[in-house]
Amino acid sequence: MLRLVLYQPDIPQNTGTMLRMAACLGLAVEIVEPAGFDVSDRHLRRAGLDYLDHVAITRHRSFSAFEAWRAEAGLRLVLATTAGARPHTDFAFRPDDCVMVGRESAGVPDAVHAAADARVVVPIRAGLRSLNVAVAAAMIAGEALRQTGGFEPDRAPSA
Ligand SMILES: C[S@@+](CC[C@H](N)C(=O)[O-])C[C@H]1O[C@@H](n2cnc3c(N)ncnc32)[C@H](O)[C@@H]1O
Repeated sequence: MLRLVLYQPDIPQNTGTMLRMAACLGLAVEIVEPAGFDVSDRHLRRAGLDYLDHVAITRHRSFSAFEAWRAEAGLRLVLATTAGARPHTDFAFRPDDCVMVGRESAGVPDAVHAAADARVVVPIRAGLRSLNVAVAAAMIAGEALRQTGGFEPDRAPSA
């Protein structure tokens, strides 16, 4: 299963959007803490996230804890970043990759860049900074699922 990794998210609405996408597309979600808001199950439920029952969320207390878990599971870390990466459509995803997006305010630190097995970018027009994190996550997850055939919708869309 493809995993979407949220590195220290700090805007609840973006996290809500990504959790909903993960529920709908069948992605697991890893949250690397500390987050900028309460990411406990109780709090997310209180915030009205009614898709919560449909997504497997694992919280990691730090990046080191996440890395220990990832090493044990033998999974690749694919970092979504605007800095010096290869276009997401040129990268060969694996069905169980961990696709990480950075913090809205600051991306990820150098240590996370160094730990990544690969870095991918959604190319955007020159002179503009970046996409919204949830939009970047959706575009990259969509490409990864397209390549790996990882998305099996339960129902075909109605005509
Ligand atoms: C709003 S951006 C962070 C901007 C931050 N000021 C920085 O310098 O990294 C939040 C996250 O969205 C993702 N992101 C945004 N635009 C992207 C793009 N064009 N390609 C890949 N990832 C992108 C990255 O994971 C980034 O860390």
